[in-house]
Formats: sequence, C-alpha cells, structure tokens
Amino acid sequence: MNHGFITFEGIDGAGKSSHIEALAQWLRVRGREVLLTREPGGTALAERLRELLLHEPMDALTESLLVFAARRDHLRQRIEPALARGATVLCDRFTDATFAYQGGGRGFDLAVLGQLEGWVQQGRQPDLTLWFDLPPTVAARRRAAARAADRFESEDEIFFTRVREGYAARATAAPERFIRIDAEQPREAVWAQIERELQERGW
Ligand SMILES: Nc1ncnc2c1ncn2[C@@H]1O[C@H](COP(=O)(O)OP(=O)(O)OP(=O)(O)O)[C@@H](O)[C@H]1O
Ligand SMILES: Cc1cn([C@H]2C[C@H](O)[C@@H](COP(=O)(O)O)O2)c(=O)[nH]c1=O
Repeated sequence: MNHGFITFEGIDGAGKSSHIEALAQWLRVRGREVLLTREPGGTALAERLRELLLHEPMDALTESLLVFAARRDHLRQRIEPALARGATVLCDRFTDATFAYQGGGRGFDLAVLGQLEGWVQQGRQPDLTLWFDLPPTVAARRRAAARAADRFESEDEIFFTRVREGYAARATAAPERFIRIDAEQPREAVWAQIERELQERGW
C-alpha cells in the first residue's frame, strides 16, 4: 500500500512545475485529497524565508539552516497534519534538494546536512520522489527562455552539474523511493512516464 508523500525534484528548468498540477488533478480524480505545496515555502513563515534564500547573499551554512528552518515550519504546520488526516502531499522539492544544492552545488558538509535532516524530520521521508533528470545545458536553455534568474538560477553549468550529481547520489542511496524521470523528453512523453510510473505503483 503506498502512503501519501510524493516529492518532485530536479535542477532548475527540469520541468517539475509543468507537471505537478496535472499530477495533483490526476490524484484527485482518483478520489484522493491532495495538498499541493512547495519548498522552500508552504507556510507564511517559510515563504518569507524563501524570499531571503532566493535573493539575499549568504553562505552555504546559512542557506542550509534557513531551508531546514522553513522545512520544520512546513512539516509541522502543513505536511504532517495533511498526512495525519489521510491526504496525499505533493511537494515541489524537499530535502533531496538540500543535499543536491547545498551539499552538491555548494560543497557543504553532508554529515551536517544529515544531522539537520534527522533533527527536523524525525524520520519523516517522502514515500516517492520523482527526479526530473536532464543535462544542465538543456535546463539552462529552458531557464533562459522562461524567466529572470534568482541567485540559484544564476549559477553556472559546473554548479548545476554538481547539483545533478548530488541528486544522483541521493537516488543511489534510496532506490526504493526514487523514480528517475527522463526530463529531456518532450513534455507529453514526460507526462506519459509519470502516469505510467504512478499506475505501476498502485497510486
Ligand atoms: N519536456 C519539456 N521540453 C521542453 N521544454 C519544457 C519541457 N518541460 C518544461 N519545459 C519548459 O521549460 C521551462 C522550465 O519549466 P518548469 O518551470 O516546469 O521547470 P522547473 O523544474 O519547475 O524549474 P524550477 O525548479 O526552476 O521552477 C518552462 O519554460 C517550460 O515551459
Ligand atoms: C528546497 C530547496 C530549494 N533550493 C533551491 C532550488 C531552487 O533554485 C530554489 C527554489 O526555486 P523553485 O523555483 O521553487 O525550484 O531553491 C535549495 O537550494 N535548497 C533546498 O533545500
């Protein structure tokens, strides 16, 4: 029996936002209550921390502490209550992004991130993580066509290569939880893969 916590992950421009609402609707028409949320964010406090993270200069430890502070509030105020009432939580990014961006991209100490993960989450992990994987060069082209860049999106290809490697390490460590989505495919093929993967797992 699957439970209720699904996360979307991937480097900026991978295509997560293009599919997350469609998956929320797909789950709702199958009778599930769905909380669609995001990180950093999801509560008034966490959304204020998001703005600081995306636009204020800071070092990797500060970034790590702020994303986990936002996550703690998000978990306590929104995610845990939704899971407790039997809802499905669909979250655009979670702790894998911290290991990918702060651990891989910034080179921050993975052991410290693991300690923060334990304190903040107290054993809570997603039941399923869809990792939208693609070459950083392809993602960069998509970002350039989409919007003005925030401080993460302004990073270079080497940074996003390290972020991608950070995601790959998390996927290797948790193969039962991760599904690699080939995000380089055309949009329709990406959706078809998402739907197939969820159906095959009884969602
Ligand atoms: N499969 C695809 N092929 C080509 N372009 C795509 C595809 N999926 C999304 N795009 C386009 O790429 C851009 C980025 O997509 P989107 O915002 O969904 O990515 P994202 O992973 O949510 O990025 P971020 O994490 O930075 O929010 C958008 O302009 C979108 O229209
Ligand atoms: C959860 C989380 C996010 N980030 C970074 C990754 C993205 O560049 C931004 C969020 O922007 P999006 O449009 O919502 O994808 O924040 C991070 O560095 N660490 C994290 O834990």
